[in-house]
Amino acid sequence: MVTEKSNILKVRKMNFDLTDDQLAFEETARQFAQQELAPNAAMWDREHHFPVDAIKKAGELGFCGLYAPESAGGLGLSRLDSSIIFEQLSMGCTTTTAMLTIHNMATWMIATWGSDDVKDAWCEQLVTGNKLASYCLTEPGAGSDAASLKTKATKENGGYVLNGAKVFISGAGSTDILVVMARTGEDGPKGVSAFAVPANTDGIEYGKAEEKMGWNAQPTRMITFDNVKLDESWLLGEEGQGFKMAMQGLDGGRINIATCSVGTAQQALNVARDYMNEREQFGKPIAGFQALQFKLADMATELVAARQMVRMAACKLDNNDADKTTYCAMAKRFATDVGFNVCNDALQLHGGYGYIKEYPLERHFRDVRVHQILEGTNEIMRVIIGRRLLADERSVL
Ligand SMILES: CC(C)(COP(=O)(O)OP(=O)(O)OC[C@H]1O[C@@H](n2cnc3c(N)ncnc32)[C@H](O)[C@@H]1OP(=O)(O)O)[C@@H](O)C(=O)NCCC(=O)NCCSC(=O)C1=CCCCC1
Repeated sequence: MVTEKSNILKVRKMNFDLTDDQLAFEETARQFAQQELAPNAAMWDREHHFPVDAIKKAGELGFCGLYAPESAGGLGLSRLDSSIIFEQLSMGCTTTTAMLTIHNMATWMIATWGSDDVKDAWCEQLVTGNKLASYCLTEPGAGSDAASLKTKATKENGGYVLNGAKVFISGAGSTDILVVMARTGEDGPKGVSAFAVPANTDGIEYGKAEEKMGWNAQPTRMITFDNVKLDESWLLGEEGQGFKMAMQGLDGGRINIATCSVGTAQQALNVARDYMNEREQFGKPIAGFQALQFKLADMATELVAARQMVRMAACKLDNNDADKTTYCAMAKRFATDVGFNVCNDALQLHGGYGYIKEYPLERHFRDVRVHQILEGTNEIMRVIIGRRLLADERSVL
């Protein structure tokens, strides 16, 4: 009996240790973040500067094509490996890392579904960070209800003509290629196709840079398409598959954004812990007050849970498990909420200093807030989880 039980335990043992390769990736990313991102993050935020040079340097380390396949020049890493790297990078600068994740998502879509012509023309430039990519799904009238998008690609002269508008596009005006979801057929998801469109094609216009609460180190603009002529070869995959491609891209994107929340929260927690040891009130460091110890304890506990959930979802995606979308939505919902709460608590632990710009807390707070909204609001994450749970309860049990 004893032997049987111990065998069961052995089979079920889970190992959460990182491999030697993962530890090496993590250390490379940590050094890059601390040397190239962290010293500049506050200035980039203040000056609304999009640090293209830093992104190119990240590209030299392979960070612009982390999970793009090796056949396209990418590192071909797993989503778990990529998440470990993005977490370290976001400890240096949330916004630059978020832009890197978006670029990785769009690059992966082009490398996975692009025609040979498109891949030959773009992949090498994208994985090295010499060229950057934006992801264009949201429209003025199609946010959460993405399948109602109206931007239209009409077949003409062996190609397509694109008309419509996209909003809230990260990097727009500064990136080189746009992954655009547009309608080529019937209403609803089945009529949507995806295209890789060079950003300087005639007929594309960029709106003003939106004034945002955070994410100031990357521009966000509206894009309008006025009779933009698309080459047939710019179609990704097959006509009518664009919605599914967009959603598959976002499964990974949601883990990435969740990771950016975890990394930022870890950074905020580190700063708060140091501050608690330094700051004295009532004759002793505030670290000595149990009420604040409890707050820090809760922050750390939630953060560890969020990190593990993100890594579990990344493994589900790597294994192509049937319930991967559910787990990606759960990880995005949970980790971005935890990220916001931890940054808010870290700010609170700093008292008045947390509220002034000389300290980094208010920037972390502003930057992670949007993670609860973009790449699908956390309410839509609940819709995805709930629907899938009800359709097949085995998917998460
Ligand atoms: C979940 C959702 C509300 C779903 O909608 P519906 O009910 O219309 O569609 P439904 O009936 O669920 O599905 C249609 C087909 O599609 C397949 N599929 C769905 N998910 C997936 C998936 N994950 N993988 C593969 N296939 C998928 C589905 O099976 C169905 O196909 P079938 O009929 O079975 O052949 C969807 O619209 C969504 O998610 N909104 C949030 C948008 C949203 O997230 N923006 C974010 C915009 S981007 C953004 O915010 C950024 C910010 C910063 C920069 C980067 C981008």
